[in-house]
Amino acid sequence: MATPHIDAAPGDFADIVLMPGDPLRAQYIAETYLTDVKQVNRVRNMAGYTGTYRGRRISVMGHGMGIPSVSIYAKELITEYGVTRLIRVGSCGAVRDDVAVRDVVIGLGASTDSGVNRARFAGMDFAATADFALTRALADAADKLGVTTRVGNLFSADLFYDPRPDTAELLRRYGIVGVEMEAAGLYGVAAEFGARAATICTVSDHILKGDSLDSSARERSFDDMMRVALDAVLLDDQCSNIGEVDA
Ligand SMILES: O=P(O)(O)O[C@H]1O[C@H](CO)[C@@H](O)[C@H]1O
Ligand SMILES: O=c1cc[nH]c(=O)[nH]1
Repeated sequence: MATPHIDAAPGDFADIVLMPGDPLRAQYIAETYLTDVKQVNRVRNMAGYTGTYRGRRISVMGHGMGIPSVSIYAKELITEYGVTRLIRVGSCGAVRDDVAVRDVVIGLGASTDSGVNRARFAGMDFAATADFALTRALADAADKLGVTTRVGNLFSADLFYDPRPDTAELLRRYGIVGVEMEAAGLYGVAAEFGARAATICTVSDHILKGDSLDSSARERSFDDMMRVALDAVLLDDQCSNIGEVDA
């Protein structure tokens, strides 16, 4: 049952996993918001935990940086551990004038310069879209918590340090709400294997203005986003009636 990348036992993961890129952000979420926490993955230090949030069993695990990395973890969680819902809880860069550092954005879709979805979709363009109900749950949870969000198109970049001088301006003109490195791949994996996926990100940089948060802030300070994602799980359960409630 263990995979080359995850050494958890069968049943160690809940049916829903919150996934930050940073495994230390996963540890922060588990330690801050979950009770009865058990660490369920240690391979490559890609920490994974399962615990309880308001009576609901939830897992949280890092997925690393970039589409190849998230694709491995998401695929194995779905096909080997029975995970049916994945919510990426990430950081992203802003390009729009009306999106600032620490704003929260939700990825309805994800454009990309990666070729992975063409590889899996017979060379055609796959519209990488989030699960609608999970996305609505994120937006509704944010409204209830008073957290302002922008829901729109992310750009999942292969290169964090993009040498092309005009990319950010192009993305700005097309209304991209955040630049990150995984959502398009995550949505492709979810489509391929029949799972539901969504993405919420906190803006850590403004690419055109040069604003930037430090690594500690990216690890431990995105609490608005974390609370929204956790409450969205409960809202999504209410809509789909499939919650895993601890006895
Ligand atoms: O903070 P995370 O969730 O890792 O997300 C963003 O941060 C990393 C780059 O610094 C990439 O993984 C990007 O998608
Ligand atoms: O991929 C990312 C993540 C955070 N900030 C960026 O500029 N890009």
